[in-house]
Amino acid sequence: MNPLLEVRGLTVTYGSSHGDIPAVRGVDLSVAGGEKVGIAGESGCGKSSLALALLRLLPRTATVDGEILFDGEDVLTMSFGRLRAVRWAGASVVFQGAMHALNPVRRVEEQIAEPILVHGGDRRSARIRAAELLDDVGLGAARGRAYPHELSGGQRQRVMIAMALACTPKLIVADEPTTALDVMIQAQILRLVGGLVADRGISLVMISHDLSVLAGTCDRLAVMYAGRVVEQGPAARVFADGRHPYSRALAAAFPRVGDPSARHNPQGLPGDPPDPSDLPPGCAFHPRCPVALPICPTVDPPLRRWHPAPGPAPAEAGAIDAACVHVRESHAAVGP
Ligand SMILES: Nc1ncnc2c1ncn2[C@@H]1O[C@H](COP(=O)(O)OP(=O)(O)OP(=O)(O)O)[C@@H](O)[C@H]1O
Repeated sequence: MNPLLEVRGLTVTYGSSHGDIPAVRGVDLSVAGGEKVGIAGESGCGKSSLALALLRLLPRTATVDGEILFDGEDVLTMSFGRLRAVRWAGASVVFQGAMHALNPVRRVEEQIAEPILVHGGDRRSARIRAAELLDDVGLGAARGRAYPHELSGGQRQRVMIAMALACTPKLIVADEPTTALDVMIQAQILRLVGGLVADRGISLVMISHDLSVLAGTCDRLAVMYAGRVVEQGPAARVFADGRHPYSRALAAAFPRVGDPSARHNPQGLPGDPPDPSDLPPGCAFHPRCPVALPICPTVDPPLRRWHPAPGPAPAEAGAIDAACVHVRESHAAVGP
């Protein structure tokens, strides 16, 4: 079966007066129908640029290369008319910072109804659907009369989720949907998004700097560093037993949001991701890597496929693609 979303060799480069900024560097990613895929990485690793590229929402200063096949059609080359039809109805985005994404002078029920009207729904059915969606996201239809400033941050984010669901798309892209919310509300909102998409068979691409948050919501995880995916595989494995030292460091860096009772002392990751316009040579992570070897400044390792144990054919669901070979000892590598 073809994946719903297939990203091949995606690059995003911003032009600036100081030169080019390569924010995304050759990313491959696929999302099956109904699958929930998390994209993790620290600030500046290129997650938002990737998310915005998926629906051609990048600013004009960005140059995009590669292929983004959504339901078999290339988003990067489709006409604007077709793109308008795909946005909301085919795929929708929940942005970070709901206060800025909502119109401050319109009631939230009108804003939820808007995509339905734009995609040919009549006023009456759009109003009824908006009320249903407000119930579905746990706000209650009566709150639809409110203006955004009358709602809390978590409630506004629920409105954004209702908008994203309004046309029952095949894919929702949620970019840091819980940034700026407190930890308990974050967990509630993430559970809500995970449950709503699962009930409807909608695929999800969820972006966060927090691997633990993603591991609790997603089926598969892709870890980004300096514009590249350095590891991807089943969520539980990448989180608990990542192959790449960066995945391990990220997994260790955060408290477990979904499970506050878990015994876990977060271990900070020293330093910052590199400036994309001035990347270290070789593996971009090597200056911060606790297991770096002398070869690391000279080789940017390609993704390799790993499986849990040596022996006969690997179970595909358990396979991991990772770019670092330093943890080779504990797992067998399969193929290039
Ligand atoms: N409009 C832009 N013009 C120039 N550079 C940009 C632009 N947007 C992002 N960048 C740069 O591209 C790189 C990747 O940024 P991006 O926002 O995609 O990363 P991110 O992982 O999503 O980080 P965050 O979580 O902070 O949004 C960063 O170095 C950022 O400064």
